[in-house]
Amino acid sequence: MLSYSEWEHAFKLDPAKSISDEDLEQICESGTDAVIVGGSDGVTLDNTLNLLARVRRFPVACALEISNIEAVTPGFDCYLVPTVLNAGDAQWITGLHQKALKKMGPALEQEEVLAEGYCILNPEAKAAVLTDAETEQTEEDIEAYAAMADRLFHLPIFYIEYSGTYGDVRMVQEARRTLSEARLFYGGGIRSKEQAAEMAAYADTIVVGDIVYENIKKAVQTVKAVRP
Ligand SMILES: CC(C)=CCC/C(C)=C/CC/C(C)=C/CC/C(C)=C/CC/C(C)=C/CC/C(C)=C/CC/C(C)=C/COP(=O)(O)OP(=O)(O)O
Ligand SMILES: O=P(O)(O)OC[C@@H](O)CO
Ligand SMILES: [Mg+2]
Repeated sequence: MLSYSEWEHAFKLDPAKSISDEDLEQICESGTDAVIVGGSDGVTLDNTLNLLARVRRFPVACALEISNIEAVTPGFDCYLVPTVLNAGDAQWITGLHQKALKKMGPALEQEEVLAEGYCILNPEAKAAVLTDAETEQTEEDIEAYAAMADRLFHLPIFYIEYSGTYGDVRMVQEARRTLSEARLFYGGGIRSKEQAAEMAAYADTIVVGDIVYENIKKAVQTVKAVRP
């Protein structure tokens, strides 16, 4: 199973949304590098465990992207911890993280835990509303956020997030030019193989979410952008 640093394509499945066994099989056997389990609301321990058990029937890497600590459970290959670098409310940058580590700090030694420096750029994304993200950013702003993630905080992942809408490729290009160590994740509105290929030309990892629930055939085709 591939480590996060080798992922080129990942599907993000939301435990709060339903997916049939047939569609889940197509996703897990699509050739994707990983299934990320996560969502911004409605994520519970029950629906997380349920999805984990269903994904585990397939030999694909499975990561939990933590959005609330009640839903954290052992059994994932790794844990992705978002910190929203452009959040207006500091609890989403370090506040909840400090509280979580008071509770589950020792697990840091036992599990693979990776921080993701998010920059959320779609003002209508639920995650943007939740975190009061400052979504109006220029290319120069993105350059500075990428440098902050990469060379100041040494985060393993810098994530350009347009969740729900297809983003501006110039922002992804700017981040690509800036990063030297951090992996560049792009997610948001990828609904075709062509869009997947456009973002994959600059991002290390493209993340495909909503289209899984809208058009399974198109979702599966996005894998071809990185593995023709
Ligand atoms: C086994 C075990 C005990 C392991 C624990 C390992 C460990 C020690 C982990 C570290 C603990 C830690 C520091 C946890 C952090 C806790 C926490 C709650 C952090 C806040 C995370 C955060 C910033 C959430 C904000 C929302 C967000 C960025 C979510 C990411 C996913 C996302 C963007 C989903 C897409 O949402 P959206 O499209 O907007 O909405 P839809 O759901 O409609 O698609
Ligand atoms: O759901 P979409 O818009 O594909 O975005 C994927 C992912 O970046 C969401 O966190
Ligand atoms: Mg979404």
